[in-house]
Amino acid sequence: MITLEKLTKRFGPVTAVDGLDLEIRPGRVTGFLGPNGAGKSTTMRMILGLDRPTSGRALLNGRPYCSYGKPLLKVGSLLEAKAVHPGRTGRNHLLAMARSNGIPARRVDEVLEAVGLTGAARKRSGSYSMGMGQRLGIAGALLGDPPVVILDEPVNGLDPDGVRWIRGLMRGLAAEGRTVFVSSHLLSEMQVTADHLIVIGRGRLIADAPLDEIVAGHASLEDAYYQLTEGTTLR
Ligand SMILES: Nc1ncnc2c1ncn2[C@@H]1O[C@H](COP(=O)(O)OP(=O)(O)OP(=O)(O)O)[C@@H](O)[C@H]1O
Repeated sequence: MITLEKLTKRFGPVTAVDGLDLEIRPGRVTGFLGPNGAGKSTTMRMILGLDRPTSGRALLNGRPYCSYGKPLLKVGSLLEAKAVHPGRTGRNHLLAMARSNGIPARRVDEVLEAVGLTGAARKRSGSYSMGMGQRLGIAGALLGDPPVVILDEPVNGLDPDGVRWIRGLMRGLAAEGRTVFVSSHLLSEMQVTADHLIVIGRGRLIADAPLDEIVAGHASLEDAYYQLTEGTTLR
């Protein structure tokens, strides 16, 4: 469960996130939608302790990220700009992450297998294609077998097989009772993956409802989305 309490972030004159009050529940895929600059990444960064809220708070199972000694066991994440040392092999990158959170090395091999990177595990990550880099990022997110998974634009750079694979992965994680929170601009993909949607615009909540409810009365999620976000596009 992720709880946002009046979560707010200002960057100088820009209010990137404006008083979000939300619960993102386990057992379903929650899609996070909004135009460019709406505040999605900033919200995710605050949940993950990477940006400090100006006011309000973000909680993971009732506690802030920073209160966990081994956070990878509580939340796994893939953010857009994932920093991986290009000279390190994929396996060594994951081993370093695992070590810092007391996770055994055998789990590294398990997640490499789960994301289909076993064959490339001992290659430098700098030589990976974009899709392989995304898979490595997902492996890192799964490393601690966390109850909460946060993915920022996970299908970026993936081929159709990869897109389908991520869809199945997210559905599977939710079916296991985990909280899956995913941002995407690919509305057709969200329409077939998400159970629930949160839509924001200019940092403010626009909608928080089941997918079916949001799409009802519209030809598609795309149509519903345009109507919901009209007038809130890039400032
Ligand atoms: N470090 C920063 N310094 C100043 N402004 C920032 C910073 N990070 C984000 N912003 C601003 O905050 C607002 C929200 O940005 P954010 O990246 O969270 O939006 P987003 O919904 O993730 O957008 P996109 O869909 O384009 O990824 C934007 O106006 C952005 O320019």
